[in-house]
Amino acid sequence: MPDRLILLRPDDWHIHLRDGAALSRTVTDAARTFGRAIVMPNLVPAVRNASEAGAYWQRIQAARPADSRFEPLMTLYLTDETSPEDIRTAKAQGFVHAAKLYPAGATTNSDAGVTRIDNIFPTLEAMAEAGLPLLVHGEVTHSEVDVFDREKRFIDENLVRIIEHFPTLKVVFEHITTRDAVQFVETSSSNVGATITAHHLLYNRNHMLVGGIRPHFYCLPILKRKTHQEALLDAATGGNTKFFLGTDSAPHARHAKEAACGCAGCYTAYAAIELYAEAFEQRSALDRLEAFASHHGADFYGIPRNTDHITLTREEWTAPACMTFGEHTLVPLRAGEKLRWRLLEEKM
Ligand SMILES: NC(=O)N[C@@H](CC(=O)O)C(=O)O
Ligand SMILES: [Zn+2]
Ligand SMILES: [Zn+2]
Repeated sequence: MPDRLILLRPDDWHIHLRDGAALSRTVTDAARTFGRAIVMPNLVPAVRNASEAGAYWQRIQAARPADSRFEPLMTLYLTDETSPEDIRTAKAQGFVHAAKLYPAGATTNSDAGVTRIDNIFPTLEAMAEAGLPLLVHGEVTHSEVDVFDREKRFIDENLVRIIEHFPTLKVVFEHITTRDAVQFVETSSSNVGATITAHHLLYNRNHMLVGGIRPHFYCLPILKRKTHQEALLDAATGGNTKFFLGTDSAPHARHAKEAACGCAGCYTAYAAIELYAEAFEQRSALDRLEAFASHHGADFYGIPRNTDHITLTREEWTAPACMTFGEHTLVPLRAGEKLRWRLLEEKM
């Protein structure tokens, strides 16, 4: 087992940076590791068009540490009203790299999302033509469907149909959590990829529910049983270029998580690559981490890989118990517990 890992600088293909005072926390944490990040558009109000994405891009740029070259890659939030023209305008700007499908009601700030997939078919057509990838939060929202089955049902009811209708559309199945999703991506065309979070690789629903309910493990899609966790580990460490890093780091203030009706989302950006290294080490697959973290995503999106490097050392440290988050407090995943890898200075 190596004690030191030098990796081409990774990118995060799925992150929530939030807005306002939160940006100094989230952007600083992401920029320490990642060259670029696909920035989720689920603000309130949502980022629905090129001009809103441009304004958000500027707020993120302004929150970067002084010497940072971190580059936010912006996305649009699809609604029933998003037009093909919105897509063409966004693509022409250059800083919009994808559009995100949130089924209405599926997750945090998804109320403005799409109510029926058919409503956005003309928009998806325009995305396929423009070469703008579709990012999907893949869960159905029908109240009768068990929360643990919602990803599988989304594949069967929606994803299969989208992919059949638009074979040239690039689709990223975000934060996959099941064996079903892994198999679906593996057997689909090369236009279909998936992001996998560190928390879905490291944890399963027992970690969230046995011995007391732990709100900081609550995210969507919800952690599944161990067999699904194993399938995700197989996928991430297996070398298949369709799977790549997307933290889904999704901060909520402590009071919003530790509540009778707590928000969904785990904060991992402060130690993202360190957590992934742990997961890969469990599978004796540290030699596969660089491709998953730094090659596959850029290649899928068709943008150049980074050229500088980061260094990880095997060195135990303790995660902070809490962090400043605007005027609030944030409890990160692993708060107060040990981490096995530490990020060192960058190497040009
Ligand atoms: N993953 C989560 O549990 N929450 C995300 C939304 C999302 O990615 O679904 C958030 O914005 O808080
Ligand atoms: Zn999501
Ligand atoms: Zn997310």
